[in-house]
Amino acid sequence: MSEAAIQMMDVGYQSDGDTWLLQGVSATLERGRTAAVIGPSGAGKSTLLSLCNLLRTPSTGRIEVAGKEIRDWPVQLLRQKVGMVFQAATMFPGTVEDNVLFGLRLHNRPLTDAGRLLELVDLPRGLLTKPATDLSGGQQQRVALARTLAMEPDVLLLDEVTSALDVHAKREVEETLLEIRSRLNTTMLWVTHDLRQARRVADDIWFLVAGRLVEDGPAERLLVEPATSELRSFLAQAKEGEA
Ligand SMILES: Nc1ncnc2c1ncn2[C@@H]1O[C@H](COP(=O)(O)OP(=O)(O)OP(=O)(O)O)[C@@H](O)[C@H]1O
Repeated sequence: MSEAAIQMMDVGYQSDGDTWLLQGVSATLERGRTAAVIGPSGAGKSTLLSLCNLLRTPSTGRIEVAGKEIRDWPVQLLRQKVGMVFQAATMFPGTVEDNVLFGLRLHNRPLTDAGRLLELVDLPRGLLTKPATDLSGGQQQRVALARTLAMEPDVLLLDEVTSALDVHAKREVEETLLEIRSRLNTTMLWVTHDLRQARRVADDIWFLVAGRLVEDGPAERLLVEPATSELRSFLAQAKEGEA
């Protein structure tokens, strides 16, 4: 039987300024699947991601991770199980090795072989002793990914992780993520503006507009036969942009 890695039930989020940035979001992401979160700018995609590891707390509704409400998880453990990688990798001062092992040290967990983690993200071990800030953007994004993978997350929240990279580095980081997924069976919630990327990586699509989940379901259906006029016109506009 399939098992939900993330289940959202009627989730809403209200900002300090009282605006509802998300409303009535219900969706399920099964273990081992990847959902691409798509939608216009400002739709609430990043906000939705940030609720899943309690960077922000839902104002209404429930989110379950592995069957348990997120607020019932010890937050540090939740963030180890649900790792997040952002658009621009932030390197801490120090070497690549310091960066890869950062989370393990922070949580007093046994240190693993940082070189093996680098290899997992297709970087040579030789980089371990280099200052992390000397690396290229694509390399830094891989180090950020290795740092997150060190915590052995079951779920990866990916927020526009390739959008700051050039075309070549973008495809490489994307390929690396797909390899990791097939090796570790990682569940992924992947925000992307790039519809071609969504087509390549997604099992499911979650389509958000103005804080509401307008459509969700298997990518092969939604991207080919959208049920709503909103998704139809979003896909048509994206196609024009690609032409
Ligand atoms: N703390 C906040 N207080 C008020 N408004 C906020 C806050 N954080 C985000 N917003 C607004 O909430 C909306 C949703 O933002 P969010 O970044 O989640 O959208 P997004 O779909 O990820 O957008 P983009 O594709 O441009 O990254 C936007 O209108 C944004 O300006």
